[in-house]
Amino acid sequence: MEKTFELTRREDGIAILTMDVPGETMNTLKAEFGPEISEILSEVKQDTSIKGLVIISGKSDSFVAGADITMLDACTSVEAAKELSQQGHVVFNELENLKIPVVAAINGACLGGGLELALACHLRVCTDDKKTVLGVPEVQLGLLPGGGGTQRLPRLVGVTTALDMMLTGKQIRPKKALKMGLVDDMVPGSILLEAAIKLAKKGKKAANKVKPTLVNKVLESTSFTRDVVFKQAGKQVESKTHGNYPAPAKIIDCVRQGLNKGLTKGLEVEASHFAELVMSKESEALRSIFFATTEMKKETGAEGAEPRDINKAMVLGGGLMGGGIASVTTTKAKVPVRVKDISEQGLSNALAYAYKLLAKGVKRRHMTPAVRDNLMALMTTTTEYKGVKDADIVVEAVFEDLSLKHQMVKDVERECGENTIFASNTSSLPIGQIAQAASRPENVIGLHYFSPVEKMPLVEVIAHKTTSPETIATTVAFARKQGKTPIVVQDGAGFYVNRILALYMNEAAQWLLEGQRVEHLDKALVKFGFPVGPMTLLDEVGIDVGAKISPILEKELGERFSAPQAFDQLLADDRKGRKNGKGFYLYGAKAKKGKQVDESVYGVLGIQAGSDKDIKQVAERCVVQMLNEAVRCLEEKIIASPRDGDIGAIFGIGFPPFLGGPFRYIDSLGAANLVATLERYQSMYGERFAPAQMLKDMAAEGKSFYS
Ligand SMILES: C[C@@H](O)CC(=O)SCCNC(=O)CCNC(=O)[C@H](O)C(C)(C)COP(=O)(O)OP(=O)(O)OC[C@H]1O[C@@H](n2cnc3c(N)ncnc32)[C@H](O)[C@@H]1OP(=O)(O)O
Repeated sequence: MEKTFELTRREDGIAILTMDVPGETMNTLKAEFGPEISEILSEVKQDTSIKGLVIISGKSDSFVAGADITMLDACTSVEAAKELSQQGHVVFNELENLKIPVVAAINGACLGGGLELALACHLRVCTDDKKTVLGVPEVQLGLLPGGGGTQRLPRLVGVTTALDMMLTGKQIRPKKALKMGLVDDMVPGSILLEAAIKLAKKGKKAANKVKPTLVNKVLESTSFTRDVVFKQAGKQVESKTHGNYPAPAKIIDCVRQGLNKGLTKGLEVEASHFAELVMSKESEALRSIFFATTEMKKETGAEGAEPRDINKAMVLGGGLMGGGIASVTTTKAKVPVRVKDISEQGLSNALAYAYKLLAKGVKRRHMTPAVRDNLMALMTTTTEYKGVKDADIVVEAVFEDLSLKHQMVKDVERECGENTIFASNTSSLPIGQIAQAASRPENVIGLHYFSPVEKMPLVEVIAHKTTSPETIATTVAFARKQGKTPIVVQDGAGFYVNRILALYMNEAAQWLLEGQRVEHLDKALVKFGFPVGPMTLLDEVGIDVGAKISPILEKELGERFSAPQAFDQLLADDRKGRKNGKGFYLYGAKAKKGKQVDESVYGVLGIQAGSDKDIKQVAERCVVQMLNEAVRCLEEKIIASPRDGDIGAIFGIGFPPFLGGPFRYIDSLGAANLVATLERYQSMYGERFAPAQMLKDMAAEGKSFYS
């Protein structure tokens, strides 16, 4: 079998241990490495000519991406998972206890077990490359650092900083890593090995160890004061996770026990907690998201089609969406974009949107002002169709008016190239209807972003009947360059995400009209695992937007989409939500005590609010509507697979990731149980709860989506 590790000796006594997993783009830690690495460490111990050891990656742009998640996924018992962690502890302890200095030379991703490997070394040097990131993202997989990270990290950078890293999974950039003492030096990539060798020759102790701040020193010096930190961290975790994610509390416990009872006890607790998490349903769901998104990256979106290059883009409409689309095009895709709007105000909105985001990057020292200015220079504006002949893609982001979009299709075909893609950001109009105005309909596609564009990872790429495969593949590639996760969906009112969201929101509206309080509805769905509740979401998206989409969905998809008539009173009362400071909640000066329901909304709707039903029941009635419609979308081939449906719901509307998405959640409930629940609600509340045929068939056949 090809070796992963190679030990080379230098005349100056410094040995270089290169890790290069054969056939993999990234180094990951695998259990089978154990014997190989132990043999090498024994060799190093016995060879007195070796005065120092540098560990470096053989990959061009990554160090180690962590333990092999596939290996973790293959664990079938807590005992097996615990053994993996304990094996890591043995190797890393052996490394740490070497008498000679050991230096980790880091370039590129140094994550999870990769950082834990580096932490077991005596010193660390990293490059200043933008690909170099250090972190412990295990919590995002429902896990915890199981290779000694919960013990070594707090001892190196302090409890508060270590907890922040482990509870968020954030990636630390080189400069910050140096400043916080995570690394002992930062150098250009060209001299990484040289710098590591130099460091190894200096011995085990770092020359410029970062000293803890006085506050941290006081807070972290005794078990009593540390308990204050742990209690505070626990409260913050609970307020964010609502008890839906077990990993954070276990991370805190590992750190607490390790600091109070010593490293050995800490490692024991870490191995036990790690193993329980590996076998947890939450981690299984979160790992499935990693595998799904990694698999999707390899797909072009259209079998056999190769994407064309996008060297220039145009955005029509400088509003909130147009500004966001233009911004991610320049800052993420690094593609020049020309923004066209009918007014100078619209153009300045788009520029201001992009500049504000870049200014944040400068403030956070993620970029220099020069980089900001260079990226801003990629965005130009016009009120005419000038300088767009060479645009490879045009994204329209104007209001939902079919005739206007038809005019834009004609304009673009007249003013741009014959291969220019016309991508509509419409959230509801069928793409086929927009394409009716095109003489080259094969170039017309939907590219539906979610607001705020710079934050929401999902885009829906909507192909109509004659959209060409090249257009699909090119649009998918363009979205990926913008940092998006695209799912290709078929044409139909509301596409996928807005369609499943609409029924969920309508059910929340029904609850409201039955007397559930606004804040109770939101609390129920946040407790279930959504980032915000349905009433908050409606205020954010815009009550008027929801009112505009509902009739389109009802006309195309049927009566189950009809929104409660009483909601027309909200628009009659000029309640659009946050955008005009009047919705379900108070905004601006009226919101004296923070987030506060506008109680007058009950009068507008003609209801008496106050009966707080069981929050699980409140959530269930809304969620089963979303689940049922997701199955219908699969049945009608709006989405190509349960995988796309899960990713679309999680990345598009924040469906609880620890449930793995609608389809994984249905599998965990059991199709038969969901059918029974829907039929029970159908008998109580009517046909809108009628189970999808595919769901009934699966229930009858005892099938699941991911069997
Ligand atoms: C012992 C404990 O502490 C447990 C752990 O360490 S758990 C693992 C912790 N690490 C992570 O969560 C990192 C996961 N990986 C990533 O976030 C990204 O891959 C990256 C930021 C490292 C790189 O991103 P990108 O440049 O976009 O590359 P890809 O995501 O496409 O990945 C390239 C290929 O590498 C495979 N891969 C990456 N990390 C892992 C991993 N930890 N386990 C297994 N495989 C991994 C990925 O699947 C891609 O494989 P392909 O065959 O090339 O598609």
